[in-house]
Amino acid sequence: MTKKRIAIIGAGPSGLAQLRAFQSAANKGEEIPEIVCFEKQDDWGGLWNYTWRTGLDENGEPVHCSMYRYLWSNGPKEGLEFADYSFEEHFGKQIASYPPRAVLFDYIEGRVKKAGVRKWIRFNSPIRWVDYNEDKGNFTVTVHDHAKDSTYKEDFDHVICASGHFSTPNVPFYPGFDTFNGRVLHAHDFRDAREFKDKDILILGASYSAEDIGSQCWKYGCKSVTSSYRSAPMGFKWPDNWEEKPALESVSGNTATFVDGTQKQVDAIILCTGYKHFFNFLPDDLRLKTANRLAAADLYKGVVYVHNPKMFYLGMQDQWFTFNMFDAQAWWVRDAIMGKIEIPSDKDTLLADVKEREEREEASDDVKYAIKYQGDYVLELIEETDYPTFDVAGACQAFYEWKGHKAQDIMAFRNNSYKSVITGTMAPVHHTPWKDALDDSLESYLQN
Ligand SMILES: Cc1cc2nc3c(=O)[nH]c(=O)nc-3n(C[C@H](O)[C@H](O)[C@H](O)COP(=O)(O)OP(=O)(O)OC[C@H]3O[C@@H](n4cnc5c(N)ncnc54)[C@H](O)[C@@H]3O)c2cc1C
Repeated sequence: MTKKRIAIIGAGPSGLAQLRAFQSAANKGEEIPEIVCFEKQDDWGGLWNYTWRTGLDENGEPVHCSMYRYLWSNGPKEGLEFADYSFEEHFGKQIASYPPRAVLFDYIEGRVKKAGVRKWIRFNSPIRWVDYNEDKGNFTVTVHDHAKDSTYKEDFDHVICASGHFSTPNVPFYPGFDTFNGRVLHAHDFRDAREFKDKDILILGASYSAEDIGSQCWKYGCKSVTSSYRSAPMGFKWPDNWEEKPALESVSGNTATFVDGTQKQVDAIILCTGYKHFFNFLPDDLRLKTANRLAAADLYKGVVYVHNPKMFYLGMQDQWFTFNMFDAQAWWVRDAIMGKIEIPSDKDTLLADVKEREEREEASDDVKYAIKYQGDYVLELIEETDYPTFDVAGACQAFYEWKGHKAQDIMAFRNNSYKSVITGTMAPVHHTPWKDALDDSLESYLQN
């Protein structure tokens, strides 16, 4: 019998989790399908594969990276640690709870280097299109090989889409943007806070990007931050030269006018207005259409596309849990593909599962509820596979404490530390006053 062929789209943390899941089955002597992972960039790591570029990459593809030069982990690392590869195993010691970007990239890379899965990845290879062949019951994938500058097609039994959803910016327009006397940019194109030194900046948005990019600009010497919210202010204890305003109405020259009639002079506007789930390589019948929510639409168990259960999606949910949730999903998808987990054959059952998840999500808008909701989801999946079980409640606890620490001191919450739910070790305290953050290299961080 010929082996099944599996196409994985993307070698970010989700796609890499899928490679590691198959490799771990192979390690146990199981016969695994043939795996091909297509990655449009020239390296793995997804968003964590940092680039200074904005706009287009060296191949003329839209730049995928939305991270910035001095980005430090937003949540505690104790909430994302791989259950099969701890930070201590990777670094040879326990490290502080909020590492800089380069450290997390190194950690992600460490596991897949050890697993030896790079051979399964075709780099510089964006997927251009995917067709489902009703007659053959398989997929034809069209790929552009940038090394040869040519396009080819290959057939696969399953497609796993792990292309991420924080890369295509949602860019609103406000009257006056076209004549604004300063820079208007989306968070996707924000790279270096020092660009805004001595400037009055306006941040649109009230979520993580707004909070973190505003804080960075403040720490790196901007003159003032004004952040504008649509539904509710972020409500942290901001420094004196940070003011929260309601929604923006318009700009004229350098004057921003808000819906409450107040005005502010600003030099630059940073749109922290979120991202779109965007799959321009998928036809309507395979393309996920969902909002950024915990119960992503149309995904049975959060991973099986209900309109074609041979197609899977990873990491499409709003994310409290990240790397370990991608693992939980990847192990589950592996077992579904390898026939160890049965996907119900009738669509109504699949849809009922989605509906139940949506209703449960909608039952509360409390943050603690949302964290536990996602923790329960991770647990649900790992209980059905051989992914090493871990203290998910403990990881939730790290997130609750993180929330509390942010409420106490939004500018210094990264000075807190938490206990690893994998090794049980307490993280050392790493004081990250912002000036140190200028040197955020892996080497200097590990010396600390
Ligand atoms: C600014 C920012 C800060 C963040 N900070 C944190 C944090 O501190 N901690 C945390 O845990 N998470 C953080 N995240 C969340 C982040 O989403 C996850 O950590 C993780 O990167 C998601 O992994 P992914 O593999 O699903 O997607 P991605 O990382 O986006 O990777 C997707 C991959 O698919 C590839 N791809 C896309 N389209 C194609 C195509 N057509 N063909 C071939 N390849 C394709 C891309 O090149 C990319 O390599 C942050 C996100 C952002 C935007």
